[in-house]
Amino acid sequence: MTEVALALIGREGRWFLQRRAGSNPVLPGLWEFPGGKVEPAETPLEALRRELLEEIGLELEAATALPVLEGPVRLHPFLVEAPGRPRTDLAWGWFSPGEMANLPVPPANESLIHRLGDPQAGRQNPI
Ligand SMILES: Nc1nc2c([nH]c(=O)n2[C@H]2C[C@H](O)[C@@H](COP(=O)(O)OP(=O)(O)OP(=O)(O)O)O2)c(=O)[nH]1
Repeated sequence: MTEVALALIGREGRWFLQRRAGSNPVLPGLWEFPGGKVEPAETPLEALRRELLEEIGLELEAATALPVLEGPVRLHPFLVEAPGRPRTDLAWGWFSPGEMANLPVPPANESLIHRLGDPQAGRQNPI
């Protein structure tokens, strides 16, 4: 089973998403959370730290693991604190859960996004 670590980076009720390249054979053009595959020698958190630096140039300062999502791949989402401005060649932005509802996203992300829109969710009271 492919294990994937994802970063949910929240700032003032909005969340960072980037758009996968249209040329990517996997989920082309869909708006995703940054992250990627966990290498055999890594924990999901170690993979997330590596991917955040590689993909958007941010240092992971704190992370809270959320429940694992089982699907075609196993997703390990984390609520992440990573200060600074993300740098990526992909299209990106900060989106509210309501705005995310209008974006094409990976099917496995729908339930995550739904939970982000819960009034209980947020920095003070994470998911
Ligand atoms: N990064 C990311 N991947 C997601 C999300 N939702 C989702 O189902 N996935 C899936 C798509 C892929 O099957 C897998 C991640 O693969 P990837 O191609 O982005 O991983 P990677 O950066 O390690 O890529 P590579 O080394 O193989 O090029 O997880 C998401 O929000 N973000």
